[in-house]
Amino acid sequence: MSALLDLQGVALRFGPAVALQDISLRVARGERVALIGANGSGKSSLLRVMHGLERPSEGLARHEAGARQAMVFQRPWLMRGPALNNVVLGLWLAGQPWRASRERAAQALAHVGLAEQAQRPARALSSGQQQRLALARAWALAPELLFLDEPTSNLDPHGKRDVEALMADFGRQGMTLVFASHNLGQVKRLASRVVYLEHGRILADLPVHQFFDRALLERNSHEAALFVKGELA
Ligand SMILES: Nc1ncnc2c1ncn2[C@@H]1O[C@H](COP(=O)(O)OP(=O)(O)OP(=O)(O)O)[C@@H](O)[C@H]1O
Repeated sequence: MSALLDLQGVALRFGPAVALQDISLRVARGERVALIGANGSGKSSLLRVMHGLERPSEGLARHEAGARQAMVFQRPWLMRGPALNNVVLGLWLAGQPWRASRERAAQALAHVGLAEQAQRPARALSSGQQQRLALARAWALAPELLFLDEPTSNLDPHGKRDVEALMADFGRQGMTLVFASHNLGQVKRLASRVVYLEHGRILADLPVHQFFDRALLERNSHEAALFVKGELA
């Protein structure tokens, strides 16, 4: 299968600080990749390199030509004004004409269950609704590849459930997802593949069922097995 994204020997440094080292990773169409690891292990840095927000200090990050991608952050950046305008602006910044953007934005809000909030100020929405708005803004662009950086860690259980349901829905539609998470339950529910990071390196990269098979994980990566055990304890 052709890779949507191919990283080879990537390192990312900030002065003396090493955020990523020796990262080689291919993401194929239709995968749902979870990035896990302790605080500071490099999950956000890896997502930022993948989305092109950071340029690797070493190595190569190649994208399939013409593939559209979008990114959703832990706390969405929203401008003042109605929810709808936030989606329209995203489309307009991506080069779509204003009139077509309004229709597409309304469709996107309906898709995430926010049709009735379209004219409410974005910043007055609950955290869960704001994150769904961010997902609508991404969905409107019809990305082949969507990056999400701990998209539910700021949300209450209802918000989490809604955002997870949308991520699952996007995945079923064929969107390729790469997301960072601290929630192993969520990883089990959503991922097809798990990448475990420690100190900026990949120490395990396995299909989800193998990752959560204790004996197999222990054999593949002692470090990842210890991490999972600690997180589940
Ligand atoms: N702009 C920066 N300047 C200096 N160091 C940075 C910068 N961005 C990241 N780092 C360092 O790179 C390492 C990886 O950070 P990163 O935020 O990618 O980890 P993370 O796994 O996403 O952590 P968290 O779970 O806390 O979000 C950390 O040691 C961090 O301090």
